This record gives sequence, structure tokens and C-alpha cells, in this order.
Amino acid sequence: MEIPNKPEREEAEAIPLIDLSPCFDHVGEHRGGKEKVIKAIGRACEEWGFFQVVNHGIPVELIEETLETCRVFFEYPAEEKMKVRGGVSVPQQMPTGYNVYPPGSWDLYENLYYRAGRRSSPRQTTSDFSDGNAQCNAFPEDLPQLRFMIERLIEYLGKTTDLIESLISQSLGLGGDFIKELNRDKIEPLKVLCYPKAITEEEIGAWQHQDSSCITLVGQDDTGGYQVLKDAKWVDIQPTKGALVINVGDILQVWSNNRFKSATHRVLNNRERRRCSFAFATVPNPKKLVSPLPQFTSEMNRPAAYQSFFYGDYMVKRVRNKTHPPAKAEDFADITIYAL
Ligand SMILES: O=C(O)CCC(=O)C(=O)O
Ligand SMILES: [Fe+2]
Repeated sequence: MEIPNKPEREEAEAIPLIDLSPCFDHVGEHRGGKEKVIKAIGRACEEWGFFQVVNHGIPVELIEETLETCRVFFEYPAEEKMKVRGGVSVPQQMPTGYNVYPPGSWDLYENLYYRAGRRSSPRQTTSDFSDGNAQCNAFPEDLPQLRFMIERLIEYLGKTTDLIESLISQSLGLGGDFIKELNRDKIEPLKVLCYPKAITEEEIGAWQHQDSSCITLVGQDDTGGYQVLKDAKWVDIQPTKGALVINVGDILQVWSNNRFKSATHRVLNNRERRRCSFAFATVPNPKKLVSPLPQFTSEMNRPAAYQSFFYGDYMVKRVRNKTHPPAKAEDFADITIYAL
């Protein structure tokens, strides 16, 4: 008799962990391994809006070394960090380079913000983004290895994102290239985050939110504190060596007309140490009109759950949440402003 190695209750309390190796291995693909991955991703996006992947094609040392090197940077004195600034800011985007949020912010983390566009090959990591606003990426001068790591990480994350988006397209019953075509001139920001040590119990480092992206790929160190809301309960997203956490963002929720869930998540600060992580998001071009797809509305005889909107208009509101934090949590702009 097969004995399950974990009690059912515990299993139900962890986000799904999906091994992507069948997608890289033709034998596995032949045996239907890739089909199983597509099904597992579809289920995870419906039930959780979150899953972890291993064997995703990104060298684990690159993830770990980048986070360690960023940790070194975040220990610098404030005036040194402030020198790492990028281009002029525009209302649809966070400024590139080093950011701390203004006093009164709900989020307590610092970050390094990078942009990668898709207009030319190889991926651009410097300037010339499709909305016409040149945004320069900025790196600390005395940590040259950080630039090298970030640029390599962006290359790898872009490839893994292509794979995940293709698997997600298929899990929605669409062609493998569907999302790629739909989101052709997308933008891919990378944010490296560093959370302070907690001073109080249950101190929140990233306030509960849903991502404004299509999908987000997160790499975290082993500090812990990352949580997703499931059935009105916070569930820990345990750091798993070499794994990336993937979550559905608002845009995939809108396109799929609520079939896939942009789940609420947050980060608690740790009392012993600072936590470092990165979040690589795919977002539509600011000029892109976003609406629920006909495949999930008219073709199914279902009403659209959202009105159409330009992604840039939504981003202006989301960036304002950060630059001018509202006094009350209920005043944060989120995707429900477009709900019908
Ligand atoms: O730090 C993390 O692990 C997650 C950050 C996050 O949720 C975000 O940047 O949207
Ligand atoms: Fe998030």
C-alpha cells in the first residue's frame, strides 16, 4: 500500500511546487510530462494564483549570488545608495535605480529597479522603451559584478518567462504563442527588494496587494515571511532552494475574465535579519488596451467582468499608490476600479 509521506492537511497549505524539467527534455515531453506540467499550472493559477517552479533553466548560483551581492549594496550608507539613480521618472513607471518610499509609506522595503524591453534583440537593459521615455538603468560603480549579474539574470528570467507564458497560454486552451502575440511589446521590470529587520511582532514589510503585472517571477533568499492569502488565511510561501515563485497578476486575471486569480500576498519582516528578494514582472506596453478576451466572455456566453482600459492609465494610479501613499488602506487603487 502506498503511504503518503505528508499528512493531507499540510499539503493543502503549501503552494504547488512544479518541476519544469519535462519542458526541457524531449523524452519527458514524449511521455506526456509537459502535458502534466500544463495541467498543474492551470490548476495552480485557478486555485492559488501562485506556484513555485524548480528546474526552470536559471542557474541557482546566479540567483543566490545576485541576492547576496544586492544584500552587500543595501548595507551601504544611505548617501551612497542614493547615488545609484537612473533616468527621469514618468508617472507610469517607478524611477530606475535605487528607491526608498516616502515617509508614511505602507511598504518598508528599499529597492533597486531595472527595466528590460523587448524592442530589439538581445533584450535591452539600458534605455529606449516603447513609450518613448528613455529610462537608464543604474548600477553601483564599486560593485561591477552586480551589473554583470543583473544583466545575466534579466536574460535568463526573460527566457523562463517566455516558457511560463507559453505553458499558461496552453493551460487556458489557447495556442502556445497566444500570450506572446497578445503582449508583443511588453515591458519587463526587475525589482530587487531589501526588507528591514522587524522592530515589532508581525511587522509588515510589503503591505497586502495584488500585482499589476501579467505574471511575476520571484526569487527569495531563505529568510521567509512571504505569504499568500488563500480562503481568508495567510499561507507561508516557504523558501525552497533553487525555486522561483510565480504568481498571476491583474492583467492575466482580466484577460482570463477571472478564471486565473491575481492573488493577494504580503511580506512580513524578520526579527533576526534583513530579507532580500527580486520580482521580475511582465507588463503590457502603457499604450496597450486591456480587456477580457472573447474566448472567456462572448465565446462562452459570459459577461465581461472588467471594462477595457489602457494599461498606462492603470499604472499611473498604481505608481501613485507608492509615491503618494493613501492614509487608508481602502484608498489604494487596484484592479477593482475597472470591475463591472
Ligand atoms: O519580496 C517579495 O518576495 C515579493 C515582492 C512583491 O510582492 C512585489 O514586489 O510585488
Ligand atoms: Fe507582489
